[in-house]
Amino acid sequence: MPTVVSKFLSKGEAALNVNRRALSGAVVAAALFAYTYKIAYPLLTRKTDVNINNNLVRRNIQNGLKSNKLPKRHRLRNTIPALNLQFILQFIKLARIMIPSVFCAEIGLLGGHTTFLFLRTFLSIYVANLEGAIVKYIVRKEPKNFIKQLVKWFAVAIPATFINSMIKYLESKIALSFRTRLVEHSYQLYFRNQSYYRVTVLDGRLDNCAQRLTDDIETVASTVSHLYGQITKPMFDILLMAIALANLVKSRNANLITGPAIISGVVIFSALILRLVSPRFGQLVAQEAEKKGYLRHVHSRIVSNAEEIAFYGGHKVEQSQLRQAFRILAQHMEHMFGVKLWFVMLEQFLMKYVWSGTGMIVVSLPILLSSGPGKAPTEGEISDNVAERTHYFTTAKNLLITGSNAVERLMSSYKDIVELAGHTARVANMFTVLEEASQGIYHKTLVEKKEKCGDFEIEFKGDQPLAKGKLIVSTTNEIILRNVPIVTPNCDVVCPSLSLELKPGQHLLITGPNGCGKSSLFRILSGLWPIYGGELHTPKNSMFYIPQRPYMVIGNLRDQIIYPDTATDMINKQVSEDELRKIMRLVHLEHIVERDTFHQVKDWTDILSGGEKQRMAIARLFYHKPKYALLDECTSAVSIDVESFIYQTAIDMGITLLTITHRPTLWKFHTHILQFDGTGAWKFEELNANNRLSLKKEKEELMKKKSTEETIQRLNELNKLLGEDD
Ligand SMILES: Nc1ncnc2c1ncn2[C@@H]1O[C@H](COP(=O)(O)OP(=O)(O)OP(=O)(O)O)[C@@H](O)[C@H]1O
Repeated sequence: MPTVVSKFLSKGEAALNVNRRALSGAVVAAALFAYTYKIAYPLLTRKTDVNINNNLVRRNIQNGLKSNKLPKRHRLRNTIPALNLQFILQFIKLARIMIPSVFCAEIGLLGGHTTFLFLRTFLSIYVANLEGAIVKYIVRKEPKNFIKQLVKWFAVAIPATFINSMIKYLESKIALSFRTRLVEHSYQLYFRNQSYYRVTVLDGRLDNCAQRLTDDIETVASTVSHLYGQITKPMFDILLMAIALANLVKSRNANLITGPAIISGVVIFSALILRLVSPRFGQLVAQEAEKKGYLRHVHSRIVSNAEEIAFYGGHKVEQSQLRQAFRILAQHMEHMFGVKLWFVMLEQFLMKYVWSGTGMIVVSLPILLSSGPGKAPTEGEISDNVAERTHYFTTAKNLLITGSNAVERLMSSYKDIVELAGHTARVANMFTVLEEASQGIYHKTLVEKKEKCGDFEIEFKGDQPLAKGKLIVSTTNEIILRNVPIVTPNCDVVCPSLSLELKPGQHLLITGPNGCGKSSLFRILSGLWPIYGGELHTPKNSMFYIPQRPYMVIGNLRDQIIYPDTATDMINKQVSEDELRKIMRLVHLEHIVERDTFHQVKDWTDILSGGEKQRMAIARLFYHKPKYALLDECTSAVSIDVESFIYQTAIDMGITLLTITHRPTLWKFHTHILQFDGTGAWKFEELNANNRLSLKKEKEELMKKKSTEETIQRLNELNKLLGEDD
């Protein structure tokens, strides 16, 4: 390769006079200039670490604040995304996911991309020389040679366009490949141990996971792929140019000290200026992504609650919230554009004008300072010398342009790298939080640390509560709670200690005022919330939860019934469509099968009525036939006769019921009752005629007492349980 490069340059070398020294000096200076930039600029423009905290930024967004000033506690933990050690570590973490091994497809793609980048650099040098030759033959007025060179020029255009297109194609392929790896990895983490739930409810570090899972991952993948070419190509340019120049200079006595010294001085000086004024691009893009995420979140809330908003006529409020979120994003972007504008202006001024001006001075100095030739040349010599000098000058000028373009590209790569740091930090942090959440490690900023409630005391490590309770798999299919507290994710203790034992076939009715912890008990039984004390024994994979507003999945009618099973699971379980039809008959939904068939894909959330959705959820229960059903007011919209039939059918199927309900008509389907009083106290007992008698007695006693808020609440509760009027 060095010989080929030097061949192009040595062509014009023979006829050159004193100007060669000037040109050689200038081109060597350009190479050194590029080198100095590469080493000096990143070092000089390095920023000190300051901090950012996503939650605070989000809070600021929500409060409509512009300032992102953070308290000291957060400053110690987090740093502004920048080209620093933290970014390198985070990037290595992502790189390991994007390129998992030496023998993966991505290495092949990168190898191909590198080859094409190298070929393009090579072609640039060839074209530089070709242009020099074309100009030379024009000056010499040699049409034959001129046409010959022109044919070569067009011939080169074919591989050149192929190479250029391949570079673009491979860059996109690599970006998609990286993205696929990152997405696969993130989905794995997101769905491991219900992390998607944990990071939103139990952990406060990730605000808008969706934004990170989609936009941030996409940006990281495409920027990395783009930067690879953006950095590799200029490196090749500088390397090949240096080889060419070394060959050129070897035979000449060019001044290699003054020119490079002047240029290096200018580069270092301008890099110092840029360092002083450089905005924190990493932080700016991270904040932009944060604000974009919030806007997206507000949009998706409107989509998922469209009907409620429409009924309330709440469009004014929603519109103003959307506008507010967008205004904050727009303001931030405007600020970014402003900051970028003057920085880019300064950058362009230094790179395009100061540096080129310096190059011109360095080129001109040897010519201006040199003495003229000893004896006057003949006319033929003058013409030959002019043509050869033109050839050489054009070649060298093209190389110089390639070199300075390379420097410029490296310069803008630095900015891209700092911006990449912002997105890398968001994606890498997301992976860390998802990994920790799946292991039960959470971090949430608690408004107030409540360490004690009743007899129960939450233990804290630092400012995070310790989940010290034991979760044991029950081998006897029983549900046993021993001194288990009900603690919300905000560390509010709603019940300090709950103990009960439930065998299969013992159906439990759970009652109590609003907010007393009924649904929270289900969250604990299902393993969604951590246990902060005591012992919980539950059989494995035997709980099936049905909420008041059941979730409808994307898919056809069959998918709604068998969720969370897939069609393959259904086939493996040997359940036929006829059986599904029977189930639909049991919940009085056979008309929907007749209307829509099992295979029609529809938006079931909108199509089905509230009661139909609840019955669909019961159909799901009948399909899965779990050991225990956790029913959270799941038949509140179903007519009483159908509801009674459904409960009886569930019992006949051998499903043990744990029911939260305010409907007294369901009393008869249960054998036990758990009553919360709303202050953390509770009563667990068998439910029978005696029981009913004791409730009646309690009511009579209460009615004799002076009516207070508490007695009225309890009376209402008893009336509901006994199915009596106020
Ligand atoms: N994700 C959460 N984060 C923080 N606190 C929560 C969360 N979910 C529920 N809580 C709180 O826990 C307490 C108990 O809530 P829970 O949903 O168990 O009430 P409930 O007894 O089912 O009430 P209702 O009859 O109204 O459904 C409430 O004070 C509620 O505000």
